Amino acid sequence: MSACKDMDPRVHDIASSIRVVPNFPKPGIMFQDITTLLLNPKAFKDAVDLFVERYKGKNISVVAGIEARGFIFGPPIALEIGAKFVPLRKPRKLPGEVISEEYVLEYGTDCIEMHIGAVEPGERALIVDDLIATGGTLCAAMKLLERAGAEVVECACVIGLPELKKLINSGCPWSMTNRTSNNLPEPVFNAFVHDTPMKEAHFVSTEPEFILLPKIIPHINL
Ligand SMILES: O=P(O)(O)OC[C@H]1O[C@H](OP(=O)(O)OP(=O)(O)O)[C@H](O)[C@@H]1O
Ligand SMILES: Nc1ncnc2[nH]cnc12
Repeated sequence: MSACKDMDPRVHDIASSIRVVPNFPKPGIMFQDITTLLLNPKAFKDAVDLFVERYKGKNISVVAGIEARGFIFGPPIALEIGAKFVPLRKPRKLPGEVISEEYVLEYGTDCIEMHIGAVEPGERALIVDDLIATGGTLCAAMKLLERAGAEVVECACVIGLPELKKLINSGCPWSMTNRTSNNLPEPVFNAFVHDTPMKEAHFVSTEPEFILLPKIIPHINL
């Protein structure tokens, strides 16, 4: 699959700077390794700039980054758009009082936490991570922000696994509807998870090598 023909030309270099490591961390997983993108300062800056261009002037006061890789892309975006950065951390990492949100993994559950008071009710928030696979992590992050009274404007990821796009009209509990944006060249998707709108997940990478991750999305039968 080639990138969308109207796609920003920077996207190709960003996507090709991401190394795909087969069978990591376990057999069957095609791991999208963004550390190679970080070795390419132009591609890294382009990735940040794409988000900055999208979110600057949108009255966003909070960028919430998801541990660990959302901590790489979130802070430079926050600085450029004039927002504060709020880390959403794995359990027992934050020293202050926290609110927590559990989410389902392939086996068992995981949890992310945010400091109480880091976000004020009514603030407009952007959630940043490197990648959306099943969307469980982003959904938990959205719930955390919304419980704190923030308005989640969008979720922004560098990589959207194309498997998610195959879920369009799949009829399974996960569904995702394609949505054409009038003012953006990049593909923008509206994701619905178990019928809960996920707002917009902004994907700037649509590379073809990604393969289905049946172990991560076990209930999908494509
Ligand atoms: O859409 P999902 O199925 O929820 O998966 C996406 C999440 O998985 C990865 O993080 P991981 O949980 O591996 O944590 P790490 O970055 O700390 O290794 C990735 O960075 C996302 O945060
Ligand atoms: N394929 C993948 N590559 C990197 N991080 C991931 N998190 C979940 N699936 C992933």
